[in-house]
Amino acid sequence: MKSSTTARLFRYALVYKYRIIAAMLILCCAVGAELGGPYIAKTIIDKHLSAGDKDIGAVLGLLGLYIGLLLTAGACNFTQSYMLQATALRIIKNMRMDLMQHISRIPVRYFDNTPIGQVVSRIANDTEAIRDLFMSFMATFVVSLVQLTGIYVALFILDARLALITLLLPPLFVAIMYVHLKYSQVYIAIMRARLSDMNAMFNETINVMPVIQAFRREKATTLEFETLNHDRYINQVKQFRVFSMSSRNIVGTIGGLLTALVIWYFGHESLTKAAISFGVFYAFIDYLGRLFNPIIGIFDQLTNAQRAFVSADKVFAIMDLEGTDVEEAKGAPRPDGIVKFDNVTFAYKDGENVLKGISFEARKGETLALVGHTGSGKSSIMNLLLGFYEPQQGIISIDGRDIRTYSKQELRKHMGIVLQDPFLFAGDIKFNVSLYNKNITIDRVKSALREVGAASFIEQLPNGYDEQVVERGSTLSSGQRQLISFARALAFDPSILILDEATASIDSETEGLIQQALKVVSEGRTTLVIAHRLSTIREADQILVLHRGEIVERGNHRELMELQGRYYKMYQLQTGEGAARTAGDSAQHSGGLPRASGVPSPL
Ligand SMILES: Nc1ncnc2c1ncn2[C@@H]1O[C@H](COP(=O)(O)OP(=O)(O)OP(=O)(O)O)[C@@H](O)[C@H]1O
Repeated sequence: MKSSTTARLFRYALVYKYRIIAAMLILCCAVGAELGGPYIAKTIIDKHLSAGDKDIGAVLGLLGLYIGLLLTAGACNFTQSYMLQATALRIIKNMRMDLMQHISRIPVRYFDNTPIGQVVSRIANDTEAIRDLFMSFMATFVVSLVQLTGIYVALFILDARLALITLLLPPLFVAIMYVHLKYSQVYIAIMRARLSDMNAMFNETINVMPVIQAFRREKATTLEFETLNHDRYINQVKQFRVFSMSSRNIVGTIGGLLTALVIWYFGHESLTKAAISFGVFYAFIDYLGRLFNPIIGIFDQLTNAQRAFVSADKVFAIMDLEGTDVEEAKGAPRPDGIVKFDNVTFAYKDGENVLKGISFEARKGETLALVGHTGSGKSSIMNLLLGFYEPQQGIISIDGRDIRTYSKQELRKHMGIVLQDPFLFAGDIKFNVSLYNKNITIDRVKSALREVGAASFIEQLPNGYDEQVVERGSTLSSGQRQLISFARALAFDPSILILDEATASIDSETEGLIQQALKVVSEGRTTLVIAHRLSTIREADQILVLHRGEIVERGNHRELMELQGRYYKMYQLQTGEGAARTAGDSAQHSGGLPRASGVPSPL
C-alpha cells in the first residue's frame, strides 16, 4: 500500500468531507445507542430483579429507554449507511470521470502496446473495487473502531479486572491480520492481473469474431481461453484457502473459546463467592459477544481494502501517464494550411526508422498524394502531421510554424480526417456529421451532406437524418459511410484535409460519387491523400512515391508517367495496361495497393 495511493484516495474523499464527517457523527450516535442496551439490562437485573427493588414504574421506564435506544440506533444506522454509500458512489463517479478524461488525452503511442481490454478493466472493474473501499471498508472500519472503543469503555466501567483480560485480544488479532495480509496480497495482485488478461482476451476475441469463425479458430480460441480461465480458477482457490483460514473463522473460534472461559471462570466465581454481580456478568458477556463483531468486520473488509489498493494503484498509474492538452484552442487564426516536412526521420521503435529524410511542401489549397506499397510509411506521415507521434529528427511545420509549438487542440482544430474505413459513432446521422459541435447547425449538417452527394440516400432512409447508426454503421455501405465522413469533414471546414482512401474495390458509380465528394471537400483546402487507386489522383498537384520510408519519386501524374519508374509500373499494373511487362515486379499488389491488415496504426 503506497502512501501516495492512500493520499490520493483520501483527496477524492476529502471533496465530500462534510458529508463524511456528518455520517461519522451519526454513526457514533448509533454505536452509543447500541452500547447503552446491556448497561440498562445490567441495571434492571442488579437494581430491580436481584436486589428486590420491585419498582415496576422504574423497570418500565428503563425498558422504554432500552427500546428508545434501539430505535435511535436503527435510525442512525440507516442514515449513516445511506450517506456513506451515496458519498462512495459520488467519489467513484468522479474518479471514473477523471480516468476517462485522462484516457482520452493519453498519446496514441500508449495504445499501441496496451490491449484495449486492459484499459476497459481499469475503468470497469478497478473503479468498482475502489468503490468497495469507500462503501464497505470505510464504513466498517470506522464503525468497528468506534464500536471497539465504546465496548472497551463500557467494559472498564463495568469491571476493570475483566476488561484488562480482554485487552490481550487486540495484539493477538493484529498478529493474525498481519499474516493474513501478507499472504493474501500476493494472490490479490495475481487475480487482478488475470482478470485484466481475461478482459483483454474477451475484447480481442469479440472484435475479431468474423476472422475467428472464418478461419475456424473457434476451438483454438476456446482452448486459449480455457488456459486463462483455469489459471484464474487455481489462483482463486488458493486465495480462498488463505482467506478462509485466517478470517472470521479464526476470530470466531477464538471468540467462542474466550467467552466459554469467561463464563466458566466468572460464572463459577459469581455463583460461589459473589465476586461480581449477575448484572455485571450478563452485561460483560453481552459486550464480549459484541467485541468480536467489529474485529470480524475489519477482517472481512481487509481483503476488499487490499483489492481496492491494488486497483487504485493501477488506476492512478494510468492517470499518471502524461496526457496531451485538451484546452479548447481559442482565438488562433485559421491557418492557410501550408504543410511542410523538412528532413523528417521517424521510428516507432528505437533504431527501426520507418520514415527517412522525408521533405516536401504542400502549398495552400494543393492536393498532395502519397502512394507506395503497404508498409512504405504513408500512414506514418499522417500520424506525425496529426501530432500522434513526434519525429526523431527534422521539422514539421504548418504555415511555417513548427507543429511542436502548437497545442494538440490547436493543431487538430484545423485538420479534417476521412479514414479508409470511416468510423461512425452510435447516434443518428446528424450527430455523426456535427459530433455535437455547437458551431455546426442542423442546416450546415444538411447542406454538407447535400454537397457531398449523400442527401439522396439519407432522405430515403426511414428516419432520414434521424436514422440511428448501429454497430459503427454496419447497415450502411462503405461508400455511404465515406460520404458521411466527407460531410463531417466539410462541416468542420478544416484548412487541411487528410484522406485515407478506401482500398476496398467499390463500384464505379460509388467511385464517381466519392470522386465528386472529394472534389467538393478538398476545394480551397490543402489535401493530403493516401491513395490506393492511382486513377483517383491523376489530378493531384504533387504525388510522392514512398518506398521503405523514403520518397523515391515525386511530381504530378504526367511527370511520373514520363519518368517510367516505380509509379509508372504501379499505374500500369492497376489499370491493366502492360500487366505482362510488370507482373514480375509487384504481382502481390494487383487490384490496388493493399493495406497491411492489423498494422497497429491510428490511421
Ligand atoms: N503503431 C506502430 N508501431 C510500430 N510500428 C508501426 C506502427 N504503425 C506502423 N508501423 C510500422 O511502420 C511501417 C510503416 O507503416 P505505415 O502504416 O506508415 O505504412 P503505410 O504505407 O501506411 O501502409 P498501408 O498502405 O498498408 O497502410 C510499417 O513497417 C509498420 O509495420
